[in-house]
Amino acid sequence: MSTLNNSTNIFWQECPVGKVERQKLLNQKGCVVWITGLSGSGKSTLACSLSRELHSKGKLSYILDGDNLRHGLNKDLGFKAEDRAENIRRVGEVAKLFADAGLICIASLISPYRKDRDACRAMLPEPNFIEVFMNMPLELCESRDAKGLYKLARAGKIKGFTGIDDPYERPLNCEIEIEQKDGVCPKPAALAGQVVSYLEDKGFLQVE
Ligand SMILES: Nc1ncnc2c1ncn2[C@@H]1O[C@H](COP(=O)(O)OS(=O)(=O)O)[C@@H](OP(=O)(O)O)[C@H]1O
Ligand SMILES: Nc1ncnc2c1ncn2[C@@H]1O[C@H](COP(=O)(O)OP(=O)(O)O)[C@@H](O)[C@H]1O
Repeated sequence: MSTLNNSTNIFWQECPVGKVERQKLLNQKGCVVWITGLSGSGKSTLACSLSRELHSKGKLSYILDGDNLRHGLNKDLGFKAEDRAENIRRVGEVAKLFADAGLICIASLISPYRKDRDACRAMLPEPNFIEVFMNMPLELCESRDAKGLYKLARAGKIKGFTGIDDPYERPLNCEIEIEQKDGVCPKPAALAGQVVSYLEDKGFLQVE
């Protein structure tokens, strides 16, 4: 039985230190960089490179990686559409808390359904959700097959694998789209630089 929306008689507790004060302390603005794409498209690699680059600039970030969260917070969830939706909802809520804490929260999950990603976007003020689409061809992701999961999916040993026998809905209006250039995927550091430039341009890396 679902326990969602079952809380009654609850009140919002205001806290003495607010988001603006935390942002001043950190000299940055909290936001969510949401990296979506197929397994093997380079989400975790970009997340790590971005986090490292931000750290070297004195900016505080934290990575919420789908694979890692499925070892703890989301270990009760599988890969049916409802489970993926709940996975994304929970991570969206956690990401919102990190952004409220003033951090640059980097969420890297396949997040294959548009409506689930859009629901996370709707949790934040519009500019604070930055959707990054790893638009890599399935053939490239499959050829990488870092974990051997595509091979298992092709052999029918994993059912419902994204891109093979489960859907991936491409973003329609993402803030950043990462693509191959002349058939080559740019280096992770270059991709991280692209995202950092976006954050700088939008004023997330300083407080006036
Ligand atoms: N059926 C199926 N489909 C897709 N992926 C699968 C599946 N089973 C296991 N895995 C592994 O789980 C990782 C994806 O977890 P996510 O939490 O990001 O998925 S989702 O957003 O809920 O769709 C994914 O990690 P990444 O390769 O980093 O994307 C896979 O390693
Ligand atoms: N920009 C890149 N250029 C070359 N190889 C990459 C790049 N990004 C990721 N890879 C490689 O692709 C594989 C999958 O990357 P990963 O970040 O684990 O993808 P995902 O998190 O989307 O599953 C890894 O072996 C990684 O080294």
